[in-house]
Amino acid sequence: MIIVDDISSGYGGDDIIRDISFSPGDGEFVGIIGPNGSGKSTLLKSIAGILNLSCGIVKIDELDVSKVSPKDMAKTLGVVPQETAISFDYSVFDIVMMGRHAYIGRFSQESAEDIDIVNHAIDTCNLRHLAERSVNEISGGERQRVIIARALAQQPKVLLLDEATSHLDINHQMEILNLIKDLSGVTKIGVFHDLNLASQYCDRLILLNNGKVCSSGLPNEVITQKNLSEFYGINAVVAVNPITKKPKIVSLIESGDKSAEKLNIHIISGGGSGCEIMYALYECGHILTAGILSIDDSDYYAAKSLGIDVLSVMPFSPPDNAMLCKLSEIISEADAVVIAGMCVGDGNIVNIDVLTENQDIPVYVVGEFSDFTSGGKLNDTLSKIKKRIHYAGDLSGLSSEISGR
Ligand SMILES: Nc1ncnc2c1ncn2[C@@H]1O[C@H](COP(=O)(O)OP(=O)(O)OP(=O)(O)O)[C@@H](O)[C@H]1O
Repeated sequence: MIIVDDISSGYGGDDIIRDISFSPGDGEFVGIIGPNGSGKSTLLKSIAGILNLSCGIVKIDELDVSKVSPKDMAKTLGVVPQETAISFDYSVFDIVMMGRHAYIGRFSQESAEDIDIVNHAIDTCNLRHLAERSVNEISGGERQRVIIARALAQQPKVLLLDEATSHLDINHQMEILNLIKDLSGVTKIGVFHDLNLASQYCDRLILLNNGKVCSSGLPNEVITQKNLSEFYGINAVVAVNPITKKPKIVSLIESGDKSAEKLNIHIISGGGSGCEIMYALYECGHILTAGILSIDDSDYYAAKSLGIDVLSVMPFSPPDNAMLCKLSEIISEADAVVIAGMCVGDGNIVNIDVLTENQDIPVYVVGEFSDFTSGGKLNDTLSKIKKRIHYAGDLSGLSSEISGR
């Protein structure tokens, strides 16, 4: 078990990282993220004992890392740096065998067990075909896999990875990260620049800024729109990966007309029909609401990603009276309602029915209605409010049309 307890350290007597504490569970994968120069590599070097601590302590299984002999350290901690220069003409096999040096006596030969462990690390990192090749005759990405294999051959309790997969193509990146994630009993602490990879692979994240922890927790607690804006200075949406349910960053291209009057607009949509509408109106700074949507609807995820208030129900559950009253209340306070023309199905009949009670609200329909699944009921409902429908043109003009400009 590794404990990082209130450590500060830096270079030339100046602290770069300050007051950092965390204690990953055994086998956990912790990601260190943060903008350039925030102190991620300095933190990793401090944990590895490469930099002296000005205060605090790092303990692995109760042992103070700063007091452990290099040999014991090599059995405890594996480090995969960002880049490794290897000046001699060693073979891939020899480099991976270097991971066993702490286990091999000074005047002894490697044992059959050492050779097995090295071969296993070579196979795990998909290097079998390169095992006899000189490390100076392989690509940068392949060399990085060799360094990862060397660290695995150490059989460490803790593995420190400094942007360890940044040289790898997407296929090898995922292969290596999958393998690292699944190393049971090994605690992994890795620096990531790619926040989507960090989110996907890490159990917990620590966000550094100016050498201090500014956020830590589960990926969805750390990768938030607020943190991205505050610490990375980016305008991005944090969506949810539909398969892993982990946060996924979608950067936004700022294109909306920010000069538009800010209006309260309610969006009725479903099945992904509202995503682009929400984004177009969000970009113009309008205050949006959406629903009623099922919580497994892709429009629900899109609205949540943009921080839009959504009225929602469980899948296949019709809204109750309280929910319909809430919708009516929101619509009565809205400056406009936008209906995604492609929203299909019975689900939206109740939403559109509520419009008939709010006769003064302008309604904008984007695109043509497709009333495939409701047997014409949707069109019947729409006919009751038809006088107020504006068939808005393309999305770029939607905000201006609603604003009456
Ligand atoms: N050897 C050094 N001597 C003095 N200052 C250093 C040294 N290495 C890094 N620094 C400084 O420490 C600060 C943190 O650097 P560090 O490399 O830890 O940040 P980082 O978050 O890993 O950055 P990046 O994302 O760019 O890799 C920076 O201001 C950097 O200039």
